[in-house]
Amino acid sequence: MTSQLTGQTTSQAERLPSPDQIRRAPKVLLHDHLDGGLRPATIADLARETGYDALPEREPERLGRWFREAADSGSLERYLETFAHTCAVMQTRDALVRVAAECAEDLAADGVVYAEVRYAPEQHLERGLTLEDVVEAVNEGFREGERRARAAGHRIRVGALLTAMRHAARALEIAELANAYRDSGVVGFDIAGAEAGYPPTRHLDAFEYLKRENNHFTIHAGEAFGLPSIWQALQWCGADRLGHGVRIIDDIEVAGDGSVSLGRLAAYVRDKRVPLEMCPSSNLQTGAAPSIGEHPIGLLRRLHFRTTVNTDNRLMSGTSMSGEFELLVDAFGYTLDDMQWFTVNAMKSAFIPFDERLAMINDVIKPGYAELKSEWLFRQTAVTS
Ligand SMILES: O=c1[nH]cnc2c1ncn2[C@@H]1O[C@H](CO)[C@@H](O)[C@H]1O
Ligand SMILES: [Zn+2]
Repeated sequence: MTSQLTGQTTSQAERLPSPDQIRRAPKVLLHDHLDGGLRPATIADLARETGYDALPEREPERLGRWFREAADSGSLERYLETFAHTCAVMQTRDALVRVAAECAEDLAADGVVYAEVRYAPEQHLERGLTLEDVVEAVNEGFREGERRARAAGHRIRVGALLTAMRHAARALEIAELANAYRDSGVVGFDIAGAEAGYPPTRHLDAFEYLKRENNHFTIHAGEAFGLPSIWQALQWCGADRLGHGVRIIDDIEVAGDGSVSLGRLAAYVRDKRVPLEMCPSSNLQTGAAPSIGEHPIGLLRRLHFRTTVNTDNRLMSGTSMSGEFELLVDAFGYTLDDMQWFTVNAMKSAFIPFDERLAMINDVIKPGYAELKSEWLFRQTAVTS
């Protein structure tokens, strides 16, 4: 790049953000599962404390590796089996408070300033907690984590999304729970779990209820199943955002000369600015994308879809927001401007009120990137004698 004013050149490599800059850059996370982000050492501790004896490994480093490898199967169904172990140790109030607090702390230490973290309350009832106990414990943990992060010099806000499992039949109940706690830390609703065979329209009653309540929801769609799933999520269920949505690529044609044509559904998604919660590493593990370099996010960003970058499951993918951005910077040569674009997209698509989103963009995100982008001006040059 050549500066118009000075004629100085900056090499491409200099313009790529370093891992340290990526970590310090303000980031916004819309798609992260609480039960997919535990610290391996915490799983081992909680298993010991609660008498859960079915963990495949006890030593934290080996346990972390086990999760990454077991999730690396190429199938969403097998990937989801690993959650039996994390959910098993998240059955008491104290365990939920601890896991949620550590989640907020870990995200904040990674430079995340705003996160929506999801979990399925119905998966935490095995030891007598009620749905309300679960939500209150997780909320307490998030508040504790925000406090600890602040004490460590980081600022983060965390909102919860309540997930209903698509193979089960509790979606309306969970939607009502999300609505009851909408002024107390829960910002929206989601459905997750195996996609093939469980279309989102099975849970229409829950979505219709939330629409009547003017509440917000996202739907996992277009990950393990293609366009019909995305179409149902949007046109039958009325989703505000798409969890993954990578298969929208099936409705986009790139010709030999590079010209692009969008089918009706892809055009709708782009025209309506439907947010896509992309999770690159997770998609490689479940087989939804062949490699980072070939991940649809590259094309979707070029075509100005409302694309966002997310972690999905930090434990199973051995990743973080910084980790996902590092992969994308390597694969696509993204700059701090690209990172800011993804981050502003995510903040615009969050489920908190408009004025708060705007303030996060103008008072936190843009100043954070401006600070990083100006660093080269103050770089010390070596003194030569
Ligand atoms: O990528 C995904 N696709 C679909 N379902 C998922 C994915 N990641 C996690 N879960 C499911 O969501 C539940 C609540 O957090 C998890 O227990 C897991 O079963
Ligand atoms: Zn997910």
